[in-house]
Amino acid sequence: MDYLSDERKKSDFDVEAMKVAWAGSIQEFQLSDRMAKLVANDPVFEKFTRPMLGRKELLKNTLRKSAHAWKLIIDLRLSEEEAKWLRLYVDEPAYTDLHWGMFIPAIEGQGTEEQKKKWLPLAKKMQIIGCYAQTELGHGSNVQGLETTATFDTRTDEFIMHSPTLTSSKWWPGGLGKLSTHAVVYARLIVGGQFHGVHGFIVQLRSLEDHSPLPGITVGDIGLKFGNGAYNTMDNGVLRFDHVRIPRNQMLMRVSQVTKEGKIMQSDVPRQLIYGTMVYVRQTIVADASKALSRAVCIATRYSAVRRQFGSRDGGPETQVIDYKTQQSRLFPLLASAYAFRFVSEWLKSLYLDVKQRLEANEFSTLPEAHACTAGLKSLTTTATADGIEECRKLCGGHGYLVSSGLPELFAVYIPACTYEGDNVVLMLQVARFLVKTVSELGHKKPVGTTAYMGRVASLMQKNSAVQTAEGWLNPGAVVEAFESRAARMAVRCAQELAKFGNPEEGFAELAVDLVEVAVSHCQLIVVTKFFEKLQQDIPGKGVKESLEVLCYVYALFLLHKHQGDFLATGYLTPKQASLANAQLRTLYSKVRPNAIALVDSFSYTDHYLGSILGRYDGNVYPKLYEAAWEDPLNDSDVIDGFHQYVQPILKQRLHSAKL
Ligand SMILES: CC/C=C\C/C=C\C/C=C\C/C=C\CC/C=C/C(=O)SCCNC(=O)CCNC(=O)[C@H](O)C(C)(C)COP(=O)(O)OP(=O)(O)OC[C@H]1O[C@@H](n2cnc3c(N)ncnc32)[C@H](O)[C@@H]1OP(=O)(O)O
Ligand SMILES: Cc1cc2nc3c(=O)[nH]c(=O)nc-3n(C[C@H](O)[C@H](O)[C@H](O)COP(=O)(O)OP(=O)(O)OC[C@H]3O[C@@H](n4cnc5c(N)ncnc54)[C@H](O)[C@@H]3O)c2cc1C
Repeated sequence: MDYLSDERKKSDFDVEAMKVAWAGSIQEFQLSDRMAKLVANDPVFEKFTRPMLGRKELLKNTLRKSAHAWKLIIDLRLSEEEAKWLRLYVDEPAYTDLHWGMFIPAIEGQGTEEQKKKWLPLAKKMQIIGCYAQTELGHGSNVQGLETTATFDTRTDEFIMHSPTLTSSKWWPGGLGKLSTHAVVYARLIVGGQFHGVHGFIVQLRSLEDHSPLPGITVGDIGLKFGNGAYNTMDNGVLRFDHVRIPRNQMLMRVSQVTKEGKIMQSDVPRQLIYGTMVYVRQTIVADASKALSRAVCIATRYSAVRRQFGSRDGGPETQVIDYKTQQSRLFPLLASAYAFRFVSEWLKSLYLDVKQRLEANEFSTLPEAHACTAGLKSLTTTATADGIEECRKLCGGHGYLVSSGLPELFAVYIPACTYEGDNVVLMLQVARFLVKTVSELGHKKPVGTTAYMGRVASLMQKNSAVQTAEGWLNPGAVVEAFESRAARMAVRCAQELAKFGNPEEGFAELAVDLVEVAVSHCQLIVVTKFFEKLQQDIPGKGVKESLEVLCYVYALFLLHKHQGDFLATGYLTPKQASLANAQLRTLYSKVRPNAIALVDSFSYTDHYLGSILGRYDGNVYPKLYEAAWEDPLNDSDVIDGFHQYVQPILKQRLHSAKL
């Protein structure tokens, strides 16, 4: 029985066409759908019991699933793209994420042709397993502060990898703790007693025969992390080197080369390319944000349509909680954000692929913008998603706190995304640097790409919003101009404040809070703009474009309402115009309401991937929650183990004293 069928009948757009719009193309949809079903129908990938497993059992279970996934990839001859989707739907963080997601990309981006030829075939056949060992106990954000050393020995033509202090121990790399045979290790290059910056080195850590650590290497897991199950399926590790020797040709040498004689040769490639793997991964993390947020929103939306509280006067049905305006004002902006992040990630991927192509052709001019966009959007979308998942838990009331809702584990797995691949504040400060530089160059350099609006700064500083009615806000030009003006005015004001400091670095440190706000406003502008640009494309299917338009305005006007202080303080909006935007937002929520279930169905998630009783496709929540309670191991017996030993004596003592 489909308890949500009435809801599904209310929608006025073609859900199948929306699924294609969400996926990006019919081919992407079919590919993803095939992989989702393959995983959902395979009992090896069951995951409901995961949060109850002890650490060793949990990790072994993950290894079993990863091995099964690899067997499917080989047996079914899946392409790299299909394999990516398969791993995504298995939905269990594993050492393979870092092997495919960072170790291989690091070699691809920073290795020479010769190095790629040697290492990539081994890695791609999984004859070696690699991780990305950058962060240390003492330093993560400050990459130039890393302490591990790679000292060149001209006599033997080798680097000596060494961990000189406790704080130089590598700490956090996923897959390092128990599984990796190799790592790309970031270390201080020392040649002839001189420091030549931090570089990546391929280092073998474990024997390919018996997996034991090689001489001079101490390696292990760093211990339990937040939540049950969750990211504990990953062996984040600690690693120390005691004068470990590796051949010279294991330094990744696309950026700088060290010759046999100990000479440093710089190629034309900028040193920032050493950070290139992070640009790649940050871009994938934006896509992951839309997936994680859409999962949480799918659960909260379906459950909000099933759940009823209050409102019955004559014994009739109570009100579905999704009909409360307060519920809509918390849920629908998250639904809109999931779509907004999906489309901005699509754009970011194309930007990244363009930059990658240019880098391969030794053209580096667009790297700074790619860095700013990936860093800023990673920060913006992961912060909003982590907060959004927690909001979805609250939207599900008490039942959202049950592990069987799927939300606690999703939250626990997701929140480190605000920290890994760059702490979100540190990344926004990078965007701020880029923006301050753009403003300072306005006189002699035309801003392009995502900062092109800065070229119109004079008019953006003068012109105020012309919106007169709530309907006036349903105009892409009016909305985009509001976000452009706010971002430009905040950036210029901050640049003026910075100019008052004699030492720019001192000014940057003092104004850091304001600078982060400037960076956030710039990134929100990008997301809003890219959503409107998506709507310019041909989007087939009855009512699909119209529904997306509604979501686009919800996303933009929700942000405008939330940050109205900025819009008012910069003088672009009057309080009346801000309140008209809020009135329009209420109207938009009423338009989303009948389509809400169809909009989350369009994510096309299987019940397996959602992993939530509250978010079941059929809405059959209560019987399934009730059944699941009885499957808890505590309910294996009526009298719990430990009762006779620890509880009964207390009860007996009470009986005894009552008699007295
Ligand atoms: C649940 C998941 C399941 C499945 C997912 C599947 C696949 C996805 C794969 C992986 C994701 C999953 C798990 C995550 C694993 C996590 C891994 C990690 O965390 S790895 C470690 C990441 N570490 C960081 O991000 C460190 C952050 N710090 C930095 O990036 C830098 O140190 C910082 C930029 C902050 C400062 O650098 P520094 O050189 O000291 O400073 P400066 O500001 O002077 O910069 C110099 C110069 O360089 C420019 N620049 C900086 N970074 C970059 C870059 N990345 N690219 C290009 N350019 C860069 C900077 O703008 C400046 O330029 P100018 O001199 O001003 O021109
Ligand atoms: C689950 C998980 C997986 C990870 N996987 C890997 C991996 O595979 N490989 C790897 O190498 N690393 C990995 N990491 C490490 C991760 O990249 C770092 O933790 C991250 O870059 C943050 O660095 P940090 O821990 O040094 O934080 P810190 O920089 O110490 O941050 C602490 C606080 O200081 C603030 N702060 C720091 N610098 C500044 C500044 N300049 N201005 C203002 N505020 C500042 C931050 O905002 C934060 O609030 C992983 C981490 C986690 C949690």
